[in-house]
Amino acid sequence: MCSVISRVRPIQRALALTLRFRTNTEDSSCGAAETRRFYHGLSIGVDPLRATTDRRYCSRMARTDGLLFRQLFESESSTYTYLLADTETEEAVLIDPVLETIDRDLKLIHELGLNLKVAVNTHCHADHITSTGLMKKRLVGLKSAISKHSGASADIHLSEGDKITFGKHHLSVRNTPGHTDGCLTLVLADQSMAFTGDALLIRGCGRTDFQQGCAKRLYESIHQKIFTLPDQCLIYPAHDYLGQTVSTVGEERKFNPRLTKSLEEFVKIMNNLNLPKPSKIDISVPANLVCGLHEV
Ligand SMILES: N[C@@H](CCC(=O)N[C@@H](CSS)C(=O)NCC(=O)O)C(=O)O
Ligand SMILES: [Fe+2]
Repeated sequence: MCSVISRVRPIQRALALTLRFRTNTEDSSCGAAETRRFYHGLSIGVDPLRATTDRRYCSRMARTDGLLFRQLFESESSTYTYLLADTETEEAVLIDPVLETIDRDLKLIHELGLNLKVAVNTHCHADHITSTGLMKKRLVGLKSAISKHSGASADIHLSEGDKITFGKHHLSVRNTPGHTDGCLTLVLADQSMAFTGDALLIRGCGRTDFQQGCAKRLYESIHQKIFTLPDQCLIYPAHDYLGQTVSTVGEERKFNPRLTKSLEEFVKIMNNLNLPKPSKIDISVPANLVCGLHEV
């Protein structure tokens, strides 16, 4: 297979590899963004974009014993929501759920027979509204959680070193401010997975031009709190705009185009991103300060 692929022209090779990857592994795609990236400009007989846009979530085998893990995708804001559960006790935690996909998430939780204990936001999001408030109304006993530095209301205000326990597993809280004051990274007990929110993205990082953003703080957070994790620790961010689903600490330490630079160069890069503001920032931030339960 590889020798055949190596003889064809680069674009055909990319397509062949893509199709092989998509066919064989369920976790290779999470929605339209990735499909667009791979198929943009290619002329082929079927409409692969149409064939895959109904795909709302993907799964990946967790390496940790007795851990159920799902990576779910919301395509409008390119947000990843993560579901983790103890396969024995069925206690579950949901990270960064989005209002638009609340029915999908609740259906999955119900189908899997899980008892969702905590819905946690990695920070006060600026680009979408969280579903944690509404979810609490629909699931008895569910608690919301966010950093105590976020300024947002929630049942649980998290601090550095706190543990979010579900069955025999837990997530440890690390403060990783810089994108916002209240940004958290949640690290699985065995340090095999880290949920980095908008602090560290795959080959990128959260912007620092609004919501208490500070490039120096972000650089220090990532170097001190994330890059000190084991190289093989899997990185799961809150967003990806290119269809990338997962990275590792080792990969980001080596290849992240922003974080491999010196602090001075990083600050210059971040101060010159010139990105448009998230289109929903003016409704999302006030809503997320109250768990998404604002009255319009
Ligand atoms: N176009 C999107 C917003 C895109 C954006 O600003 N993303 C944020 C994370 S959500 S607060 C970010 O930090 N991006 C970093 C980058 O380098 O892209 C929209 O309109 O919602
Ligand atoms: Fe954000």
